Amino acid sequence: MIEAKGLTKRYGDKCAVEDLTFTVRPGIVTGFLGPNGAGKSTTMRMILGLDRPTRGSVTVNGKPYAAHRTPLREVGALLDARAVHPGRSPYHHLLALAQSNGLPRSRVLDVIEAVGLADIAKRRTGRFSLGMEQRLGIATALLGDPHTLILDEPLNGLDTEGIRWVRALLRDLAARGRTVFVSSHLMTEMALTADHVVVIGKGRLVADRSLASLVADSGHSSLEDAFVDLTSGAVEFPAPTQNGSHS
Ligand SMILES: Nc1ncnc2c1ncn2[C@@H]1O[C@H](COP(=O)(O)OP(=O)(O)OP(=O)(O)O)[C@@H](O)[C@H]1O
Repeated sequence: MIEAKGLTKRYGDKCAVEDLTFTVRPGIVTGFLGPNGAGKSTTMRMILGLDRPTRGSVTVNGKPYAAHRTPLREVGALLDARAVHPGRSPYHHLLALAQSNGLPRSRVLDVIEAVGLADIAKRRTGRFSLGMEQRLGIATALLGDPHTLILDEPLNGLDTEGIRWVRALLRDLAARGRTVFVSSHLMTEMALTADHVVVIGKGRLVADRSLASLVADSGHSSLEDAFVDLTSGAVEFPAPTQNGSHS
């Protein structure tokens, strides 16, 4: 479970995330949607304690991320698939993480197998394609068999088979009671994968509801059309007028 309350992040004059309150529940896949620059990555970084909120708070499974004694068992995250040392192999990257987090070596072999990297497990990642890096990023997120998964654009660079595999993986994790929070720009894929959506535009909450009800009430037949409609009106932080109201 992820609970954000009044979550706000300013970078100087720029308000990247404004007063976001939402809950991501276990047992379903929750899509995190928004146009470019809407604040999705900033929100995910705050959930993971990598950015400090200017205001508000966010907890994962009841505590701030940093307060968990064994965070990899609580939360698995994929933020940037390229953030692996190019001289390291998947096996050694995962082994180092497992050892520093008190996880058994058997988990390393399990997740390598699960993401289909067994044949290249000992090859340096420097020449990996983006799709192979994404698979390694997903393996890293799964390493601690965590209750909660936070994945930022996990489909980037994946081929059709890879996309179908991620869809099945996320649905299976949710069916096993995990909390799955996943951002993507691929609306067709999200429509097939997510049960619930949190939509933001220009840093603000636009929708937090079941995907089926969002599409049904939009008057459109696809998530993509409903999404474009919903977010087209997201005005970027209207400047207050002299009397304090928004123009
Ligand atoms: N470190 C930073 N310093 C200043 N501005 C930032 C910083 N990080 C993000 N921003 C700004 O905050 C806003 C939200 O960015 P963010 O990367 O969270 O959006 P996003 O929804 O993940 O976008 P995309 O879909 O394009 O990846 C953007 O306007 C971005 O330029």
